[in-house]
Amino acid sequence: MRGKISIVGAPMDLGQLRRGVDMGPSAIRYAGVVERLESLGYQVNDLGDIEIGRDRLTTDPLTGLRNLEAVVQASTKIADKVDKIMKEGSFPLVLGGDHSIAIGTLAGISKYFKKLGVIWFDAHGDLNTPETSPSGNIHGMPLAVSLGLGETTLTQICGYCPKIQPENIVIIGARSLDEGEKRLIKEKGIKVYTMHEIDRLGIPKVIEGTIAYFKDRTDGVHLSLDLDGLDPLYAPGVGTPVEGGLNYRESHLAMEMFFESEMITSAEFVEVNPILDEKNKTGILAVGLMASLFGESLL
Ligand SMILES: NC(=[NH2+])NCCC[C@H](N)C(=O)O
Ligand SMILES: [Mn+2]
Ligand SMILES: [Mn+2]
Repeated sequence: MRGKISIVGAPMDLGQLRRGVDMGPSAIRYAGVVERLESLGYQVNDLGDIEIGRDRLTTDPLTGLRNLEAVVQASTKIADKVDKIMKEGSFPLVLGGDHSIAIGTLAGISKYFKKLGVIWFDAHGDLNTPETSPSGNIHGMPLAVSLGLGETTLTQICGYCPKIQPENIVIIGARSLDEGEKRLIKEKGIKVYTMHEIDRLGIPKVIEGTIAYFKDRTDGVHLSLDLDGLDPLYAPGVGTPVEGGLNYRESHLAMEMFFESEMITSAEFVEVNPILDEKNKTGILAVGLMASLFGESLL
């Protein structure tokens, strides 16, 4: 027996405008996540879904943020659930849902670590604040929120702030950063492997570099994997696809290397939208990536 994994679904679609991403957790379960991880020798406990408000399409008059109240409520529920899982000594595996769920996940996890590292595997930086956001969509903000930047009701979830430090973040796969996000990255000195660096170095060096970077500075590492980090060729079922992403094997190799590092202490897989997908290709891919992260080997 390898250890305990607790799965929780966050059927969240309030952080952006495209419908269907709330069905992400179902699509991932349908692709057999529980059976696949059990077959690797884990004790897998599927805790079901968190209840997310259905009250959509409000825009906060002050900040222009969409569905702010509902996202705050949902994030608090996600944080409480993840907190319980941590307390039980189980590995929290959160299924999204749009990327705004990371606000809740990090709020629930980070109090268990003095220096939590975060791998942000994504085409985007998700570092917008209400001032810099081109869209008002909260799924473009969770990393900034976790740094304590932006709307106070979001940054203060669980009553403490910030959840993480800028020097404990590594972004992998970025290729669509807004101007305000680029400024913030430079200002805070956040480590980013854009697709440019990934092309030049190759994924093995990038992941080795990430692991080495975290080795002495963190006491736990959360993997926040947005499926749009992969090329849309492999992950078509996402709401904000960007050309020129990681391919199938590069992404799996990254997961295999993270497993070998024994560094990852929690994870979430987000932005799976079965309505935009091709026969659940993206849901199936997500499960394959999870299997690699938890030690499935090719031989
Ligand atoms: N988690 C994501 N897919 N985020 C996409 C964000 C897109 C854009 N940067 C925005 O702020 O709206
Ligand atoms: Mn993204
Ligand atoms: Mn994202």
